[in-house]
Amino acid sequence: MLNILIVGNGQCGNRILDAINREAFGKKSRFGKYLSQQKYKSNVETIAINTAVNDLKEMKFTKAKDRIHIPHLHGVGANRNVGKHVFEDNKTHIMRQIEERGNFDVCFVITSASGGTGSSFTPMLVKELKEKHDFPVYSVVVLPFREEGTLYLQNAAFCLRDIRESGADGIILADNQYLKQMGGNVESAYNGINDMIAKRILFLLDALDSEMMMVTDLGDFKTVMSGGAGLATIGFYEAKEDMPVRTAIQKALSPSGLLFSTDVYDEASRAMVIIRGDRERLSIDEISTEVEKLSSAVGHVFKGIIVRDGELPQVLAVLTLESASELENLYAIAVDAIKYERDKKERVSNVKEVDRAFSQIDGMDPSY
Ligand SMILES: Nc1nc2c(ncn2[C@@H]2O[C@H](COP(=O)(O)OP(=O)(O)OP(=O)(O)O)[C@@H](O)[C@H]2O)c(=O)[nH]1
Repeated sequence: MLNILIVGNGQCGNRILDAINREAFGKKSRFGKYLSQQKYKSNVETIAINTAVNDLKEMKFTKAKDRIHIPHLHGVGANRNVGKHVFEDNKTHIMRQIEERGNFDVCFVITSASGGTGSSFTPMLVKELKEKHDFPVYSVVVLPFREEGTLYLQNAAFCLRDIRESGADGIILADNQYLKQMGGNVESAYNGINDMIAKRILFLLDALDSEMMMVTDLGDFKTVMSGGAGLATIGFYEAKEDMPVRTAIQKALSPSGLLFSTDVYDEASRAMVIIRGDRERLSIDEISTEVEKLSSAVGHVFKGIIVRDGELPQVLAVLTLESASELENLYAIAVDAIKYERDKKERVSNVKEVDRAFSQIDGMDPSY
């Protein structure tokens, strides 16, 4: 049995963690968290960290003892420099909370790249974990909607670079912009995206700790994640009633199944494909044909099959990327955002017009 740690940092990280716990405890019961009947096979510890107490209070499926408040106003207001100071000041406390939970085989740290708290805490936390422990640490990073503004864009660019330099064993990308086809208002889009991410992570945990017909394990996952440019994404699809398993595999690898915009046949570097479902529905020929198609494009593909009586086929694909053109696009607009903010700061510090306006009433008093 694997010991797994999942940390959710900042509002986005907290919410995705809560979605994971909701799935794990069973959607129906708000009180599942008190009953400790997780669906996990592994020993999973979840920890939510935030500077904003309201974000932590919003969590419905994560135990109170697993929500760590680091007091700093109501968040760090998208300022990563402030966030870094707050983490440094509270590092001992945060690390103690994690260490009290024992040792782990693998850790996932979930965050948005663009806010203040999660995006600054995550690289520093990963660095601390990597310095003190030898288990792999993967970061699940949510990229912003591109229209959210210059501060979020510049944060995303610096955060991703910081996570790569932190010693993380891999970054799994999910992109709000790409996933916004979930539609609806922002809140329902967030919930939809969070559920997609939660479902994929839970499937992955299940697969890493399963008795499979064909085995993939944590070692294979590590090998996949160490391929490519340190970036990865996840695809998933659940077959409809009569859908053949080959179509489910194709859909998991297609744009509608992925968390990040990429052509897997062009940009992927290594892959792990796990298929779960009723034995009758898992045609080995179809699975082999699809996996061979992928491996002829990307090189190595690990294949896992989990037999579950009565279940429709579900397919999870973890793909590391050797290039990511969408990320290059994001950095191109982030560079503009960084320049825009820098120029504005210079303008504000040069221009004394507002001071000049105030100086007109120097030495005067109001008369009534
Ligand atoms: N997918 C998804 N994205 C979210 C969610 N909440 C916020 N975001 C995105 O996260 C980014 C903002 O980061 P947050 O996580 O809210 O910020 P934070 O880490 O709490 O930092 P501060 O609020 O600045 O202290 C934006 O790009 C949002 O679109 C969510 O529930 N789901």
